[in-house]
Amino acid sequence: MPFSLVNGTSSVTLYASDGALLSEALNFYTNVLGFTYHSEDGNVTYLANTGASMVVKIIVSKTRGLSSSDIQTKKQEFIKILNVYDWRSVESNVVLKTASVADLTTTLQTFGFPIQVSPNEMFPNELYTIDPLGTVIGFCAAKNPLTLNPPLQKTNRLLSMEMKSTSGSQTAQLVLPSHKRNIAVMTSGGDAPGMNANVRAVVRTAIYHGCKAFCVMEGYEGLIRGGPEFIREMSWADVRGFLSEGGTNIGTARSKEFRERKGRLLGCKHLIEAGIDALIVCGGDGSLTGADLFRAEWPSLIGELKDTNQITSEQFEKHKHLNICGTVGSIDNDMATTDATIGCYSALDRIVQAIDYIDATANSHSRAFVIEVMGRHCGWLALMAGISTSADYIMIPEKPASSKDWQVQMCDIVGKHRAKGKRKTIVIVAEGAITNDLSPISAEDVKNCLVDELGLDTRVTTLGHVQRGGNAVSYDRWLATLQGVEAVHAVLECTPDTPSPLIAIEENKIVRKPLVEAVEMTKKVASAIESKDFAKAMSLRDSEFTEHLHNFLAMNSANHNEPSLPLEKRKKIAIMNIGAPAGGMNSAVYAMATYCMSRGHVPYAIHNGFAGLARHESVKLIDWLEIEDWSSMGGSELGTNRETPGDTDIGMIAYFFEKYRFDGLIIVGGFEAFVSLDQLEKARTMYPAFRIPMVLIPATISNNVPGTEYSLGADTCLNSLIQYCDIVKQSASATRDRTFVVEVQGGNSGYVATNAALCSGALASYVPEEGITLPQLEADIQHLKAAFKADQGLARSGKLVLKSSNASKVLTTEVLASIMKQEADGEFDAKTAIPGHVQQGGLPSPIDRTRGARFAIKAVQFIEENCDTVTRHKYDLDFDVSTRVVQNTAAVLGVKGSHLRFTCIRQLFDFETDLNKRMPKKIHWQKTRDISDILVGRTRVVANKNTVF
Ligand SMILES: Nc1ncnc2c1ncn2[C@@H]1O[C@H](COP(=O)(O)OP(=O)(O)OP(=O)(O)O)[C@@H](O)[C@H]1O
Ligand SMILES: O=P(O)(O)OC[C@H]1O[C@](O)(CO)[C@@H](O)[C@@H]1O
Ligand SMILES: [Mg+2]
Repeated sequence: MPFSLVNGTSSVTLYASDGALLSEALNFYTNVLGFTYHSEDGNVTYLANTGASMVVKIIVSKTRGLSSSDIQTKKQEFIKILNVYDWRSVESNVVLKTASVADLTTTLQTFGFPIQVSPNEMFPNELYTIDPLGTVIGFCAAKNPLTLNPPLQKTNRLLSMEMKSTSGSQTAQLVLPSHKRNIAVMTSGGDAPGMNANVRAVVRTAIYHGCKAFCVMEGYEGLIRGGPEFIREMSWADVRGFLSEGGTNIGTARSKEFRERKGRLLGCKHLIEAGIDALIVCGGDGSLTGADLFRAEWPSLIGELKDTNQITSEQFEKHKHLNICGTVGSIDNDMATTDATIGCYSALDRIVQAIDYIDATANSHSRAFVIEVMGRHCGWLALMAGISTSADYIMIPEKPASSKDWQVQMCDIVGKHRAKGKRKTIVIVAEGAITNDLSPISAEDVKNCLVDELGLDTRVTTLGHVQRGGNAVSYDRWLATLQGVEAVHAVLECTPDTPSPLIAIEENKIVRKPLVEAVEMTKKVASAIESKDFAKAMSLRDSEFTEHLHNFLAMNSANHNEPSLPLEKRKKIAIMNIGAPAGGMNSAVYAMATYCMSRGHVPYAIHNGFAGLARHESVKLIDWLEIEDWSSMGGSELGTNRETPGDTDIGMIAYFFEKYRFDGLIIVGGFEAFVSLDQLEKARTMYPAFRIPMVLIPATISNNVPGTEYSLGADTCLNSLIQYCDIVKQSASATRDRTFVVEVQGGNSGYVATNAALCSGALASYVPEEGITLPQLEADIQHLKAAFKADQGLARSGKLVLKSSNASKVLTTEVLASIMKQEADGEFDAKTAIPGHVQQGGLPSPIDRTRGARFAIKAVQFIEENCDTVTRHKYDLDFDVSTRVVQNTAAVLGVKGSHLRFTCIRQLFDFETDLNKRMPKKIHWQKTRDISDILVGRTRVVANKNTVF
């Protein structure tokens, strides 16, 4: 049975205090575990396991080994500890990876060795035993314990080991397969916030899996230069602090030489010299095109190196196949087959923030501003900034303006907005904006037009590299981390026949896509634009891009042009906010209302929730000018509170619905909104006024609405929270020996705490779903102690622990900090930090603004599509409200994996909700929790029921 050591080394040394213990140990390793080879040199015995992937060296030593009686005591002690903790908590351990833990169970039982299955739910397939020398041996399952590629027998490397037998000296050739991978990561092209998080995740995941991690410094330039300075081995600690740092700490470049075969030949040689088996490239479309070419050319490159004797035959055999993987890092978001690239939302954040600033001065002077944003060949940043700031006009390469009359088209919209009373004008121009005859349109051209045609006092602002600067927003840290982990998994699972993957995201799901196809599709966009086939260029961008563009155009022409629906299809749609405020609520209302206007529907605002309606008939027609800047505003302009129809007066609510003859209702809100929708749906039997389509757009920082993995406001909350955590961590780092316990909101949902922990690199997070157990707390304190000790006050050692306010009633934030301080024995200090309602406030993030718009427009479309189904039967006496078709017309709109879906409230409320906890029954962020813990080296201890608070 082949084994490999988890920590990545290939040998382990054990001590036996006498010959009797040695023979027991030999019996264990040879007869039970199947180690076959052994030889001796005086007091030293060498054992090698099948395939010789690892060596056990047992030294008979009177001073170092435990005595038989000590071993007995230790065994009992370990058995006790291992009931609660896993091997990570035991100092003296050896952990072996094996393909079949199940087979081992039988073998160990047959030979009468104690067996303990893993108490750690994160590692259910682990098994432990104790060898005759008192060593805890952990076995963890691995698909391929030797992580070999190509297969074992082909790639055995010869490792000479001096071994002597008692009968005289002999030199043995011990054949050790390379059981671990050497995985390198690099960043290339323009830097993008989040690249550092990606590098951190790759390095730590690789090390976690027993591999060696390397960084190629300075992008492809580093490959061309080679050597240990440019292909540098990285340790776990080398990537500390990377999460919160902008740019890329390992350098990037735009390398001319790599575009030439000569440069790539050098790159190939240097990778082989460094022994790299797999390369993960984090870069934009250009970098990944380069990576794809490198992969395709690899056989010829390596062949040339062999033929010219630049590499040995062994090196040739071992590196025949380049295992390559792309994680897309670029602010441009121009790579096909992924919804987002690492860095694009951080750049969008910088742009949107700048435009928010400009809004104030533009309004004051009643000026026009032309903002030039980055994006050489892609209009994603300009488009999304346009939606986020409700800009008056955008210019993007995928939808070029007419060369003949772009001025007329732009001035028509801008002029109409001004005529309605708007004081400011914002036009966003992508760096690569063109007309349909491919001539560039510059910000200066746009300015001249606004001045000449409309007489507007106009200024140009070119945002430039500010857009790439600063640290990553929470989404980019999350995306980069999850993609880094997935990239390592992908290279570990790759065989020579697996197509090189690109790690992408679809809605909320990290997926692998073939790199070749992504590169091909991306190239086709450029050639479609070049050949003026703009429809094709649009169709090749991901479908979300097209959707956003249609939405922008519809919202932008709201109330100024003839509505797109015929009179008989136009509806009266009520809009309201319910629950606590959440970022994006206003953006959703703005989008909903303007989209309604563009279609010909009449949008009504219900102010101050159900209480406002029942008590004050708070219904108002929405006026375009009044909401024109809502996209950028935080809080809830409509007014929001937690009262449900049942809490107020459902009869009054039905009366007003009837009075205004609403044809549809859209609620933007959190769990109370969810409960409200349930109540209204149930009340359809009694009140025909509710026999209209009704949609809930989830909006709550707790992200606890069943039916969705994402609620508006969660991203805004995470951004302010991680900014807060970064600041607190910096303060803690400066004092060298301090940890902060940060209390976070989220009700009974651990989503915010989990994601903030992942994005801030907190050493531990406590959430209501798990509670806080004493063993876990103890393990975390030990972890903190060890981390402070390892830093020795020399490194940046600010440490965070995140606690959801509802994680424990007894162990409050204050109590936790006091316990930690007490247990730290003076090795570190512990303080509390409570951001409180800061987490709900602030301006909405671009993600919440753009998702708010997307969800809102989908919701209006849902009303349009479902109106007839339910409304036409409004006054039927025998109408059956319990049929599925009707039930489906009251739904929650949500992100589920890689899809956006409407799920009917009946299904969600009756089957998928834990009402007592106000939570979905199934949480979707467990994987994020596991990854967050693994990347900070946290040990998870399974809860003993009695110790849960
Ligand atoms: N066709 C290609 N063949 C070989 N190498 C390439 C190719 N295209 C790009 N590269 C390599 O990738 C590097 C980065 O590419 P590029 O400058 O286009 O940036 P990018 O990866 O698209 O990132 P961003 O657009 O975000 O700045 C180039 O400098 C070059 O070394
Ligand atoms: O920083 P550089 O090399 O001038 O490149 C600028 C380009 O890089 C990008 O920011 C992408 O990283 C483009 O949007 C922009 O055109
Ligand atoms: Mg690019």
